[in-house]
Amino acid sequence: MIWNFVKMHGAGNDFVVLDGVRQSLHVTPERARALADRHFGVGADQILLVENPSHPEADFRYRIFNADGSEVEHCGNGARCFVKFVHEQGLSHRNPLRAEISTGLLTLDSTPDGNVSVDMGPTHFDPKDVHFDTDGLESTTQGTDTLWLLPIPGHGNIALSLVAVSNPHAVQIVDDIDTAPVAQIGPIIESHPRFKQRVNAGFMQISDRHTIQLRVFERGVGETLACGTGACAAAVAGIRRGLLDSPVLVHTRGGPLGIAWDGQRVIMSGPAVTVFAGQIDIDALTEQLTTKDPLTP
Ligand SMILES: N[C@H](CCC[C@H](N)C(=O)O)C(=O)O
Repeated sequence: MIWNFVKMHGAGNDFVVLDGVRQSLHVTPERARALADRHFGVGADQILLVENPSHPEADFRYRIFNADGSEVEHCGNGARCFVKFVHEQGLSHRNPLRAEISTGLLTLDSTPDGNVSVDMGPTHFDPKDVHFDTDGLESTTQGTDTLWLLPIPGHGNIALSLVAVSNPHAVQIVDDIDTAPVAQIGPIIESHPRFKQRVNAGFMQISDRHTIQLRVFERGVGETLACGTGACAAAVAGIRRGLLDSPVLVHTRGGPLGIAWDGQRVIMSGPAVTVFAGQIDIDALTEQLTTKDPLTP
């Protein structure tokens, strides 16, 4: 079966975007992994599937699959690419658009400068909102935030802010973003048994009260050049810790994102870029990746 797709990115967080409105597509974990594969497939951090909505107030529904095939709640950078895709593909010219995701409705507003402003929805801070087991764990407070002290062998107790922006995030402050142990402890936190649905691990360096630098080891992907929900989570965590004031400029390795938080909902603004369009035989691709490695006896 031939699938049409568009390759896009938001601040370097890259996506394969699929039109499930005019094509009949069934995205399975295997197919998502195959499309995301950077050697045998198209290559992407996430796969975005645009569909007709089930919510009466939504223009479209969009679903998100990580590179490991897991379907997840939200994708901030993807939301900006979604609205550019819908407009460029002529699926709708409405602006702002209302997008239905698994946790509710988003409002997406394409601005004349080519950026997109996204109402990312509500923020939550209870450990249960990020499916975190606090049993027997020490915590402390900073400002209005609760920091959970997670022991990581060789790295002591890591003070984590827990923030749900639909997706689960665990944010820590580091002194130097360039030497932060993202590769060493990102995977440990991402798959730590206390996070029952895994977690996105954010590493934030504070530059001033309105500026941070951020790296995120994303759940189901690894370190990405940018993470939209991660930028929201880090900015909100810094504000709650009393270290930042809204709005916050978040410098990621893929470019800057603007975050504003009113204490309830978080608004993110940033770029969305179309790289190329293509077609792929999804069955041949998935078959290639699920057959045995020819080098293995
Ligand atoms: N890896 C995330 C999903 C993608 C989020 C990120 N790409 C964004 O822009 O928000 C998770 O499993 O929760």
